[in-house]
Amino acid sequence: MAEEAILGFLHENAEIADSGEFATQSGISHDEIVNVIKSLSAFHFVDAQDIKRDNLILTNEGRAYAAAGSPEVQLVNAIPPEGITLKELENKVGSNVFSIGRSYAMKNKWVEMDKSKVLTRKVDTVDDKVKEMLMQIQEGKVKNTEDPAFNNLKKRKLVSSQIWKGYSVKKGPKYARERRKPATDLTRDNLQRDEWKNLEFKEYNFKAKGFPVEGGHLHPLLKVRKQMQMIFLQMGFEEMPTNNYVESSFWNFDALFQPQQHPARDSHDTFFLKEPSITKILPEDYVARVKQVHEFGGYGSRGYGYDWKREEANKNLLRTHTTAVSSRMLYSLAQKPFAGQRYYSIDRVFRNEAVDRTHLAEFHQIEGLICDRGLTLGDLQGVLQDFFSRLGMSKLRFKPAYNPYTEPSMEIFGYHEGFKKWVEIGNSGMFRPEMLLPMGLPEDVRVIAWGLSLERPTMILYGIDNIRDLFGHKVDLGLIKSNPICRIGIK
Ligand SMILES: N[C@@H](Cc1ccccc1)C(=O)O
Repeated sequence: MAEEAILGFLHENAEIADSGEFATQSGISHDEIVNVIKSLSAFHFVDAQDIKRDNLILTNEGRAYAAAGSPEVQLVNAIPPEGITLKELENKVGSNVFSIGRSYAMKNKWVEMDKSKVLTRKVDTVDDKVKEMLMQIQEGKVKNTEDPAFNNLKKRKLVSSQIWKGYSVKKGPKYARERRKPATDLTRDNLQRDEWKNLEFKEYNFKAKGFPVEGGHLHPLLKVRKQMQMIFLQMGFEEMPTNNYVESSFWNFDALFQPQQHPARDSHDTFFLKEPSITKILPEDYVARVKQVHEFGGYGSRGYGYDWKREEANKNLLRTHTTAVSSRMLYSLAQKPFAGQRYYSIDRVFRNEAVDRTHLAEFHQIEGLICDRGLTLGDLQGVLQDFFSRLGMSKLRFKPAYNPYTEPSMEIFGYHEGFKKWVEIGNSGMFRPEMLLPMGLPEDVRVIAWGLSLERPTMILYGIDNIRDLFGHKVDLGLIKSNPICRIGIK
C-alpha cells in the first residue's frame, strides 16, 4: 500500500518534499513509508534525500496534561463558587496537581486567597492554552519549534525536542508506476521458456551478512574431563595409559582378588568377547601367585577356598572398570625398585546393563591412586577432601562399603550446595594385601584409590537429567553448541 502510494504520487507530482507530511496525508505510518522508500531507492525506483529536523515531542507529564488538562486549569475547575480550603482542595485534586496548579493559577491571577486560607476564583472561566498547545504538538501540527510560545512548555519540561529523520523523494532512473518482484534465481524454467530475457534480477548485495560461521565446540564430557585432568596434574598425578578397551578377565578381575564366581563376572553384567575370546599372554609366575591366593590365601589371608580356573582368567572382555588399568600399572611398578607414584586415568568402560535415564552400557571412569609407604585411611580421606574441594565440593561424608579389592572401602558422598543435599559421588578404598603382595610390591607399601564416573558430575554441572542427552546418537547438539560455561572451579 505504501509502495503504491509513493509510486502513484510521483507519477502525478515531481517530488515528495517531506516523507513525514506525506505519511500524515496518506494515513500510513511514517515507519512504513521510510521502509518502502529505502527499498525503492535500493532498486533505483526513486532517489531519496535525507532530511533532518528538530521535532517537538511530549514528555510523559506533557502527555498526561494533553489528556486531562493543565494542572492550573484542573485546579481552578475544582474550586466551588463559595471557595475552598487549601487542605480540602489538595484532597480533591491530589498533591501533584495541587502544588503545580496552585503556583501557575496564582501567577495567572486566576485565584486569590483570604486570611483564613480559603481559596476563591477570580475568574469565571479559564482557557486551557497549555492543553491546546500540547495537543497541537501531539498531533504533529507544530512545525516551527523556535516559536517562543513553546519555550514555556520546554521550561516546564512538558515537551522536549528530538531529531526527526525523513526523506524527500524524486523519481529514480528505474522509476515505474509499479514494481515487479525482481527474480533472485535463474531457474531451469526461466531458460526453457525464454523468460530470462525479460526478467529483472535482484542485484547482489555485497554488504549483506553471510551465514554465521560455526567453529568447533567441546562436548561437556570433554570439558569436564579436561578440568579433572588439570586437577590431577596440579595434585602431582601422572596419567596411566588407558587405550585398551579389551582386557583379559585376569587383569580386570582376578588380579583384583575378585573371585571367579562373583556375579559381576556373569555375562549379564560383563561383555565377553567372541573373537578373540581368550588372551594368550599373561605373566605366568604372577598368575600362579594369584591362583594360590584365591584358592588358599597367604600373606595373612585365608583366600576363598575354591578351585581357581585358568580358562576363566583367560576370557577376554570389554573392561568393566579402569581399575583393570591400575592393576596392570601396579604390577609393572612392582617389577622395578620401588618408588611412590600417583596415577590417574579418565577413560571408557563397559557394562552389560539395561539402558535408562541414568545408565548406559558404556561410560567413562575417573580413577585415581597413590601408592607409597605408610599411607593410611586418613591419607585417603585427606586426598579425597583435597580432590573434591577442587571440584567445588568441600563437604564430604564417607560410608563403609564393600569391594573385593579394597579393605576398608568407602562410598563418598558430597554435599551439593545447589541441590541442598548429599549426593553419591564416588567409591574408594585401600587395595587389599591379597591384591598387592602377589604382584611383588614391598609389604609396607599401601595403595589408596578411588573411582567415579565422568558422566555423573557432568550431568550435575550441566543440569542434564537424561544421560542419553549427553552421550550417544541422540545427543543434544544445541547443548554442545550453546557451550555453557562450566562451573567447576579449579584452584
Ligand atoms: N572400580 C570401582 C571404583 C574404585 C576404584 C578404586 C578403588 C575403589 C573403588 C568402581 O568401578 O566403582
